Amino acid sequence: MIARKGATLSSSNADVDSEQAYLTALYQRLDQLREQADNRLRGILLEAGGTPQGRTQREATRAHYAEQLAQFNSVENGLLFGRLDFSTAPHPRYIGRIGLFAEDRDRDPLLVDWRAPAARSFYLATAVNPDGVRRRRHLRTRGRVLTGIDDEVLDISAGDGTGREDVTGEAALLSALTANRTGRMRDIVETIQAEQDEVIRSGLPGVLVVQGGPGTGKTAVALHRAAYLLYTYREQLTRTGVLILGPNTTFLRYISQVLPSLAETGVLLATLGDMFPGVRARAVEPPATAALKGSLHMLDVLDNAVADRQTVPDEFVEVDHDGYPLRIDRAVLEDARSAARRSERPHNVARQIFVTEAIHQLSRQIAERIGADPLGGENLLSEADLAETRRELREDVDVQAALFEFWPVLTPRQVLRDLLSDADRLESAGCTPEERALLLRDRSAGWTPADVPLLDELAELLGIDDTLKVREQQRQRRAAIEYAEGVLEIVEGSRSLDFEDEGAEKDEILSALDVVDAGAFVERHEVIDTRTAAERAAADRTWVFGHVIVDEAQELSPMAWRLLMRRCPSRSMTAVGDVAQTSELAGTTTWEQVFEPYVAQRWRLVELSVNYRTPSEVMAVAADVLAAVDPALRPPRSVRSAGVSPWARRVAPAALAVELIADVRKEAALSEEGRLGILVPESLEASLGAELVASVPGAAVGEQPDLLNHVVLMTVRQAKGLEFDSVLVVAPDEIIAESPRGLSDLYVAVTRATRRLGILHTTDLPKVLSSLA
Ligand SMILES: Nc1ncnc2c1ncn2[C@@H]1O[C@H](COP(=O)(O)OP(=O)(O)OP(=O)(O)O)[C@@H](O)[C@H]1O
Repeated sequence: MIARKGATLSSSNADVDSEQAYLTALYQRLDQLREQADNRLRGILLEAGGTPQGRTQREATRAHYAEQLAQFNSVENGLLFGRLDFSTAPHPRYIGRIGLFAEDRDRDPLLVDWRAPAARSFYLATAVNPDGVRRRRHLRTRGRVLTGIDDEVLDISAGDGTGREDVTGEAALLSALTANRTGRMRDIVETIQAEQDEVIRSGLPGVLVVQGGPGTGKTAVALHRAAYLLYTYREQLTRTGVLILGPNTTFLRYISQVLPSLAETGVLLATLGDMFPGVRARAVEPPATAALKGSLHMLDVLDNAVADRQTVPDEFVEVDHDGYPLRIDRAVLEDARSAARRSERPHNVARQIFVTEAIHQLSRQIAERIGADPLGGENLLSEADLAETRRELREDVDVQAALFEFWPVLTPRQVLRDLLSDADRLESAGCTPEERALLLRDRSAGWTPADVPLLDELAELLGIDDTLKVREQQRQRRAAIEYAEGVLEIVEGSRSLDFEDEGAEKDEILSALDVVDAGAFVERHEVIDTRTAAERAAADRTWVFGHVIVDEAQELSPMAWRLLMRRCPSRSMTAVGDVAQTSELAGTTTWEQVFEPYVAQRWRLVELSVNYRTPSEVMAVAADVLAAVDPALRPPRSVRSAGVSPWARRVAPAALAVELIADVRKEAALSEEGRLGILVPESLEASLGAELVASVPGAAVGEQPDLLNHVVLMTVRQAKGLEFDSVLVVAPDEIIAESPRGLSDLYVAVTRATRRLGILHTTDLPKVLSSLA
């Protein structure tokens, strides 16, 4: 455990001056590069016209410089943070957020990107395995000013020998860990620890599972891994994109600054509720309903629900065709339906087969009526007549409408909405009365995150009838060409005036129509897609990502994993989570269960064992809760103590709000700059939230509380992945009672604190917290 600054040595004034000079020179170089990128960007924005290829090239160059500029701006803070001195090499190596090279011809490295192999010893070198490093120096800066230097001498004979072997950069680490929380996660690039570094720099292919207790840095590692992968496999991943899936939008906001501070922006951060384009699923539903929707049983239910939309009449329907009644028999439609189903194509695609087959049979029916030889010979209609009959049937709106009714074109939203709001449909799809009671809801209900994998599954079952899409694209292109022809005619029409003015020979002067026809004109003006891969991926359900990172991965249901696996057929994935913290009923408690079906044994498990967030005093309390979740599980080891004991206080139920507010005031006064989290059972959220807001102005409560506030009240579910300097857990017995995974929820709740933990209870303390009695 870190208790003091270990092997940190004080630095001389001369060191400070020379490091400041180096820092200043680095910023000068950064300014120079920024100016160059800015000038090039301006130049490109002034250019216009050119060939389509030229414009595409120009757009790529523009995007390149815009990205460079954004990158230079984003590293303005903390550009430089480390220096390595080697036993044998004469020159030090400086480590920072990005790589910078000197302007000279040799392009000497001035600053090494933390992700480059040359920077790795900064994170791995220890006194026992110094890897040639004599001294590791952490440089602290504020803006462009050097504010501190922490040195670690790795040559044992030269140091005082008090440094810890399992922690690198003790002083810098301790200062990061004890700093006040801000409501936004910070990057850890200056103090990545060896076990974390191994995960971050793991290769791109395959499934990597990172299991770690609370506070072991799983989220931090996941984000730094994204930055590392984008740096190392830039070309591949810029094209295909990286997805980071987080548990909820509050969490995404909490982590939103980390990648930009690492100069990486091209990553799609999303929740499960965002994974179906056009739907932002934010509605809430009972955990048991979400659990049922997340189970693989829904595959059969959805399959049946789609099949139920492929109907036939009791006996027949009659439509008017060409002035005659046309009878469409049940048998005709049954045959057509069987043929379409046999094709095993998605519903909307198989519809073509259904229609073709039905029309084929109906055309024979008509042929028999009008082409029958009165003398009993062969039918008098030729093949051409039959083809014409089929064409007429196909174009007949009444026939179309009848066939549409029996095999309609369907959308995922329509099928799911109809299914979930209709008890008969649910029953017919194979749901038991208990399941129906859980699933049935109003037609107007909003989408929930657990609906999204169902919508995605339905999109697969329904498919898209490309013929309609292609027809629409062709129609749009024809319309564009017609428009372009109009434009060119106007150009052509206005030309004669110029000729007359100039007195020139008409034929000798090129007109717009001589150099470009309408088709080329359209091509030239087709919009170049300037969106990043992440932006395009967000709008495209079928986008295939180059890498997918899942945080709080233990919470995802089997149906959600199916969706993710579809987005990542290469199975290049990182899943980080903790099976002891699972609170969703459809979540998992073993990683085998999740990955075996997709990659069999071919996944790697790495465990993180050190808790950077929660001090040892708090972790001792959490350990008892964990033992009750599963006696086989061991909590991660805290890297530090806070010197503050957790406490518990019993209050009368009627006085809970008043007592809570008194504690909030006390805690807030203890750490004015820090953040206080109040974690409550769902049943008390609304009432305590209202009382709190009335007494503590500015406190954040509700569906998506703003974490930048100093006081935030939320449920444990909302607090997943978050942390606060100080945490008050209210009514732990109710937190336990509210869910079959209540003990895991309590474990999550007590491990959110970086410094202080208090428990307010209205009944006897639950046994798992008896150490606080
Ligand atoms: N190497 C490190 N240097 C500095 N801070 C670190 C380091 N590793 C982790 N931390 C900090 O520890 C805290 C916990 O990290 P993080 O939220 O990533 O943990 P986690 O494993 O995802 O936790 P949980 O399972 O509870 O969500 C964060 O404040 C993070 O910045």
